[in-house]
Amino acid sequence: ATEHKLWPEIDRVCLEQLHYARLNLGEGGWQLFAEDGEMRMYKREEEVGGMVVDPLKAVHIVKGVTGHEMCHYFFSADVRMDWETTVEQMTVLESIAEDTQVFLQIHKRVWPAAQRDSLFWSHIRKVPNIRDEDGQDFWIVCNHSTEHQDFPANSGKCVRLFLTVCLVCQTFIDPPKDGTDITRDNLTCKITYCSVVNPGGWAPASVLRAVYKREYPKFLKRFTQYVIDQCADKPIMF
Ligand SMILES: Cc1cccc(-c2n[nH]cc2-c2ccc(F)c(-c3ccc(S(=O)(=O)CCO)cc3)c2)n1
Repeated sequence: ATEHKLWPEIDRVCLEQLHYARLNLGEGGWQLFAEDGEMRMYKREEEVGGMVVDPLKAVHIVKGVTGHEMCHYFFSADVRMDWETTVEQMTVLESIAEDTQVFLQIHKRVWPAAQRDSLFWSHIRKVPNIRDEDGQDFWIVCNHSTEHQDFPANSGKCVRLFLTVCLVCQTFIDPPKDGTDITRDNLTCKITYCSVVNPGGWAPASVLRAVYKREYPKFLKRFTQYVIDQCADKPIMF
């Protein structure tokens, strides 16, 4: 996708998001708002122009899958509706390359706000040469709002929201002591999910914050369990 007009933005946003995801939660006023086993969800309460844009950062540790597998299923348009319950309709507007697509998504309405749609490019890549401790290479999927001439913002019944989302994964392998082949029991995947969503138009802060508090933990649990189930009987994708 390196020759496409979006490429400079895709490259910049992906590397910015990878850096942002790897920042630890010490600084920046993050408040823990949900915990479930190894999953921890943090948010910062921020408003832009009176609209809630609360940045979210979730960290999770999942056994038995690789970061490549986690990112593969998050990126894949074919399976999105199997796990993404907040989307009513999803269209791939453009397949820029194997690793880059443009999506239009109509999200389920969050009463009493108007229905939202999102139009974003989605890019998947392996990031070589940056490793934490004894981990494998990072895999990242980045979703970032963009424009499309055939689907101008706010031209239909939906309010166009603006999002930047990244899923950053790193695989840790604890090889079998007896030198046999690596199995899924030897795999641990560390996940960081970051999202900033601007609702693009007025929506009641209390309702949005309640939806986010309820929906994000469900979303990450559901998605990670979906990947575990899909991979269980398949060869490992390193
Ligand atoms: C998971 C979640 C958390 C908080 C709210 C909701 C929700 N309920 N009804 C509508 C939405 C909704 C509103 C706006 C959004 F941008 C997304 C949204 C969520 C995730 C992503 S993604 O990029 O992580 C996965 C692709 O859909 C994009 C948009 C979802 N869903």
